[in-house]
Amino acid sequence: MEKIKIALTKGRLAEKSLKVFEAIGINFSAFYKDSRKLILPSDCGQYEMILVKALDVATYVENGAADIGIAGKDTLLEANANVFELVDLGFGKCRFAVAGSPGFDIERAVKLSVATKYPRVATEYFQQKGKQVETIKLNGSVELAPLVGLSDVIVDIVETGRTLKENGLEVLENMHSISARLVVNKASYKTKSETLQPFVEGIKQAITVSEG
Ligand SMILES: Nc1ncnc2c1ncn2[C@@H]1O[C@H](COP(=O)(O)OP(=O)(O)OP(=O)(O)O)[C@@H](O)[C@H]1O
Ligand SMILES: O=P(O)(O)OC[C@H]1O[C@H](OP(=O)(O)OP(=O)(O)O)[C@H](O)[C@@H]1O
Repeated sequence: MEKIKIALTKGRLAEKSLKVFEAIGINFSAFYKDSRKLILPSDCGQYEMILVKALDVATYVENGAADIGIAGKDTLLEANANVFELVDLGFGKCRFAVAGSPGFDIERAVKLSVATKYPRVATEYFQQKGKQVETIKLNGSVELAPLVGLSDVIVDIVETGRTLKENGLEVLENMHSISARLVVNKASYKTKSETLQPFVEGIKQAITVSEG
């Protein structure tokens, strides 16, 4: 029996990821929300779930420390990891946006400063527009930066828009849309194809059924 390691996050994507696995008969009844355990076996014993930070899923999968992972497209773009991105899971939907004070004119700023958790994504976005920017890496509460003069604008995730609204900011430009993706280590996909190919096909079908 080929052992398969799955990297997941404890955060927003966990519950729906577990539902997807349940739909193809893989259950992790040892998992509960407040547990501090980082490695959990599946009930059948063939799978093992490892719990990592959202931005680290791609790193574990790229290096083969996990065979499979579920991660937001935001983190995959930022990590630029060399993995197979095989299924758009259709949940965890949100988008990247440039945001700032209402009416802020991005074009007029000579050297735009951009606070973000995603410096690679922000730099590439503005580079493609031929705009030079200085990125300031933050780890959370990104909306604060333009309010206290740390940056001109932010590049961040917008879901409902509530955080921007409650802080008097608005979307200045919409960027990519984001959703959760199933990623697979390139070597594992070949060496463990007997298990991984049906696994991926099963997930694709489960997604189609739940969408239909
Ligand atoms: N409103 C949202 N804010 C942030 N991420 C969201 C939102 N809606 C969906 N997502 C997706 O959920 C993923 C995981 O989010 P989660 O909150 O678990 O991670 P995180 O905030 O980066 O982690 P942590 O809070 O542990 O630092 C994101 O990478 C993104 O793809
Ligand atoms: O459009 P909304 O529905 O308001 O969601 C977007 C907010 O949620 C995320 O923050 P998170 O809750 O992860 O907090 P942090 O980045 O400050 O850790 C994101 O960075 C935005 O701040």
